[in-house]
Amino acid sequence: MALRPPRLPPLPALRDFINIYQLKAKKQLSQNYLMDMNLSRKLVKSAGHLEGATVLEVGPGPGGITRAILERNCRRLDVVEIDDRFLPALELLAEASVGRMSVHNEDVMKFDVGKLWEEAGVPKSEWIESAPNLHIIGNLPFNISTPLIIRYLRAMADRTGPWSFGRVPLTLTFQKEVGERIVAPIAHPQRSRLSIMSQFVAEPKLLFIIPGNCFVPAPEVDVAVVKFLPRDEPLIRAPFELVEKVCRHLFHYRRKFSFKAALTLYPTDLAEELTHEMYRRCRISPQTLCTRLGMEEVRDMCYLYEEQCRRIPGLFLFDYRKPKSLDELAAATGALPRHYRFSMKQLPPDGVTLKQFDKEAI
Ligand SMILES: C[S@@+](CC[C@H](N)C(=O)[O-])C[C@H]1O[C@@H](n2cnc3c(N)ncnc32)[C@H](O)[C@@H]1O
Repeated sequence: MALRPPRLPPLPALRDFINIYQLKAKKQLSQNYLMDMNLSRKLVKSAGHLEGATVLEVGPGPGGITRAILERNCRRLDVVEIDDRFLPALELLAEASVGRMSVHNEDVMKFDVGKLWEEAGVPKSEWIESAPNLHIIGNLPFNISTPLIIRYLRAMADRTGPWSFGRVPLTLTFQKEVGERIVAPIAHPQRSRLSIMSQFVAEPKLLFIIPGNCFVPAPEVDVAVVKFLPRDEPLIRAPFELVEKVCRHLFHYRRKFSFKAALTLYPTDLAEELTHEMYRRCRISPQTLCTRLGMEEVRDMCYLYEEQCRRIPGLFLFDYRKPKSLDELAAATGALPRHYRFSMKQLPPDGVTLKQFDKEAI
């Protein structure tokens, strides 16, 4: 028989919380409170089944989403909030949660979720089909949403931190435009580096849009709720930072041929030769715009670039904005890309298409 969610003891209404504790929003911390409990409940419901779950909430603020999470009978809730003005209000919720909720007055960009769950004895699951009963949820501050999702995607790709516990889903908010970028398919006007970085590691879904005027104070933009389910196997089996570097360069010029952008991956004297090698061996037309590059094409470019980086020590560290000689870079730490950990991958000989090769390898 399903357990009924424990009712929270009577609490002051969210609006009263804000008045009692004088929680005037701070612009520099991107504080926009979601005041409509129905929307907070909808967001939390869209994260999935929370009964008995272990949940981490990012940026609880006055605690609207926090209440909605507690109502769903989770087993454990940790909230990470940087602004200590919210602590008394959050401690009141923690008390009402009867030992289920803990408050961490920290910067989520530095917060080690893996260590927290490790110390709490949270059980780990194999990296298998179904998701474990662990969730990360948050109405993110706009100013950190992109760096935070990149940090989380990197950990997801490496199966470290929270993702050493299994395929933990993320349900987070973004400015609508950023949310659209995350899920943009090939040829979509919003297709960007973030689309590839998100989609190669996870299956992101834009679940719904919350109009800006539902927040207090209302931001100038609408807000997208995006759920990321980690993929069973990433679509590009290469180190995250290598994929990130290739994407950063490819999406450098949105309106010019991607070939021109790819040239910036290499020192001037090698650029033409190595970029031609990339486009020839990956069978991509040099006239392709970056927004028209599909996941398989970007994957092949990453594999080819990885091969070039192993062949030409120092290339991986090359940065056209502060060029140093390859000899100098080859002697530095991290001169070669890390090896991808989760599957065996060999490189095809020249002449064999990377696409064919990868299909066979899978
Ligand atoms: C958009 S508000 C959302 C507040 C609340 N969750 C809601 O939906 O009403 C973002 C919250 O994140 C907090 N925050 C901002 N930067 C943070 C950081 N680096 N680490 C942890 N919390 C942060 C803000 O103080 C604020 O409470």
